[in-house]
Amino acid sequence: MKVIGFCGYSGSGKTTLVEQLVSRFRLAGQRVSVVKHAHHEFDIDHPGKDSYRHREAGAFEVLIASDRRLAKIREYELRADPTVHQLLSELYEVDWVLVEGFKHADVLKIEIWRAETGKPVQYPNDPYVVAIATDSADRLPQPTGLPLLDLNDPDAVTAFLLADPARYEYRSPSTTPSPRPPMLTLDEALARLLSAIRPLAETESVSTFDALGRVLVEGVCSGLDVPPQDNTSMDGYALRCADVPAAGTLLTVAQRIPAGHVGQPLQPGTAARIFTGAQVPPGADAVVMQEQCEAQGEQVRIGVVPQTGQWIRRRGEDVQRGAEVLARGARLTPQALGLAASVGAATLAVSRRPRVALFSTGDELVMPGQIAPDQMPPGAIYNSNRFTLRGLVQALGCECNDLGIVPDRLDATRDALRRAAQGNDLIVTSGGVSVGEEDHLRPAVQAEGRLDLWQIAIKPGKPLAFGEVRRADGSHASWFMGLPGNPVSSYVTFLLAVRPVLLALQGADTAMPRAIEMRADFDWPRPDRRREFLRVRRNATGGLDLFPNQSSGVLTSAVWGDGLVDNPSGQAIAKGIASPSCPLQNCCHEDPGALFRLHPRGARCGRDARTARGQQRGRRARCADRPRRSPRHRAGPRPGAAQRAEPEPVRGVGGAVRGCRTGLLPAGDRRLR
Ligand SMILES: Nc1nc2c(c(=O)[nH]1)N[C@H]1C(S)=C(S)[C@@H](COP(=O)(O)OP(=O)(O)OC[C@H]3O[C@@H](n4cnc5c(N)ncnc54)[C@H](O)[C@@H]3O)O[C@H]1N2
Ligand code: MOO
Repeated sequence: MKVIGFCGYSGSGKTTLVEQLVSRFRLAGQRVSVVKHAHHEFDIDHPGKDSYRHREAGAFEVLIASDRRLAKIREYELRADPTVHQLLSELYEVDWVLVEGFKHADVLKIEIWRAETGKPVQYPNDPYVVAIATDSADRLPQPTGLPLLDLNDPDAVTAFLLADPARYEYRSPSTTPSPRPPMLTLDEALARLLSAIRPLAETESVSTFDALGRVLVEGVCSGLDVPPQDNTSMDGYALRCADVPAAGTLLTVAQRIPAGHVGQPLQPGTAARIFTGAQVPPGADAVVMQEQCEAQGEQVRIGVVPQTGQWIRRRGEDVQRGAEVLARGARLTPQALGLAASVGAATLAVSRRPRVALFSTGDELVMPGQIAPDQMPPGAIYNSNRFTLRGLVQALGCECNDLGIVPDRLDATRDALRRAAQGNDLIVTSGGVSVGEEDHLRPAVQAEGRLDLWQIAIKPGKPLAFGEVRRADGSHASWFMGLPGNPVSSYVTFLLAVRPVLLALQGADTAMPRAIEMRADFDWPRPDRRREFLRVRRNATGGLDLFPNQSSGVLTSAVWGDGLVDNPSGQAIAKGIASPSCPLQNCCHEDPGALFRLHPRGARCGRDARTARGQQRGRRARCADRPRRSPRHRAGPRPGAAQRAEPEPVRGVGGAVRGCRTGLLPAGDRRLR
């Protein structure tokens, strides 16, 4: 049973609207009841009627029924003010109950307001108001993000309610959730996502040449030792240490061994001219680099006393025959491809590429090249998300099927979802997932499939949505992930949520980014209640600088930054605190793979049981050990500065290199902590 209330002052038109809605709901095949609040004098019974006579005689309830209708008249023995929930419990189970006039009831309701009544509005202070029906939208006394419905268009009000029936499902007060339930945490959302996703069943064998970014479904084992034999790491002379008791010893050069050639066993008192990578001849136990030797005709003068084993790379010192060099679930980075090739793997067994359909919603969007910057019509913007998201999808080894721009209309959005579901494993969209009435993604997904979650307590990226869209053949469904339209929000939510899903679909062993403990070189005194992901950049002293404008529309922050600080809800950051954070460099540039997370303030890796005050002191002391920062650095980051030095190795407080910490998840573990 779904319940929706209608509140508004008398004269606003509640009864007319409810009456109009009843008939429209009936036409839509819905059985409807009405609960109406009335003044205490109201009566529907009349003197002289049988029911009236029984009641006047003292009956507590009179139930009067025919083969057409039934009426129950109950006289309260004491004056009572029943709640809407008590009244609802009196009703027969129907599809919808329209509640008229319980202004302060804790049920979702539409506020009805006309400017001409001159009455105040209640939506600013009533979290149960889901929309405003008015004939004076331009004269609302307070701005609102709530949907505005035309009071004179009952069809539109009906469509609004029927678009999202699940929202109005009634639960008794003991189980009634607050009208705006607390948003899911990122960890809860990821747990739901990753427990739903199963790796794709199909695998394929691809040339090692073409396997970049793919995920192994079988480990790669080495059929040989690497290097396959002892070889020299320098151009020089192979010799026997026993033959060179002192610097300046002369040896006869008896043979010449370029890389790829095999020499003869080394005779006592001789040396072999040898080149980097060439196999060291049997009998030789050291190589002396040519800079320390002097060739003299057929002989060579050895300028140093060699150490046994010097400049010799031992057989199997990198990989031993039979060892697994790459495990199932490993993502194939360029260096992993090199390693696979080094053990002779010409083909690799990998997961099929996930097929990802991508579309952007928004009437304001135009493509670069379609309209020149100086010709842009008012209100238009270039579609940047399409480029960012497409690049991220492709960097994760996935096929991107780009469906372009979809207008802000429910029918167009539903149509795009239906097309996107055909043949794709995942549909990724940007824009249209927030609360405005131009945001059609959620109702469209509900109509074409199922919405499993919406809104996560993160900033940026709150309106992230996840669900599935049915395919026309009814056999399978496509996963759906709706990303917010703000460019930084869609970028960050891709990294936090879509990336793990795409990796999980491919069976990757690590779906979540790792975090590295870093030091904040900035203050962040006014944190959000949502967990924040701040765009930061590592500086030359091993700390993090903050991009000054953290707005979710400022895409320059994501290009300037090389990492995100994962700041827990409500946590202020003071300069100098140690903070696990994630390098975006790993996350989204060369290898889309890691995030920074700030440590709880003062927690110092959880290894230190000192008091918070002690931690503060300790922090200051450690910070005093830090290398001096340059004047430029002290002046803070320079947004937009085109050139920058390569990032320094990541250092923790006090300058010591810290190992990678596990971030959202332990490495190799897709479960949530
Ligand atoms: N009343 C409320 N309003 C908003 C809320 C809220 O909770 N209550 N949430 C805000 C948050 S947080 C976000 S994030 C945005 C997300 O909204 P949508 O996902 O519906 O995105 P749009 O409204 O379509 O667009 C937002 C913004 O991004 C620009 N955009 C959209 N697509 C692209 C694209 N492909 N390339 C570049 N820029 C794009 C668009 O023009 C808007 O400026 O909602 C807030 N509102
Ligand atoms: O989530 Mo929005 O992404 O805060 O701008």
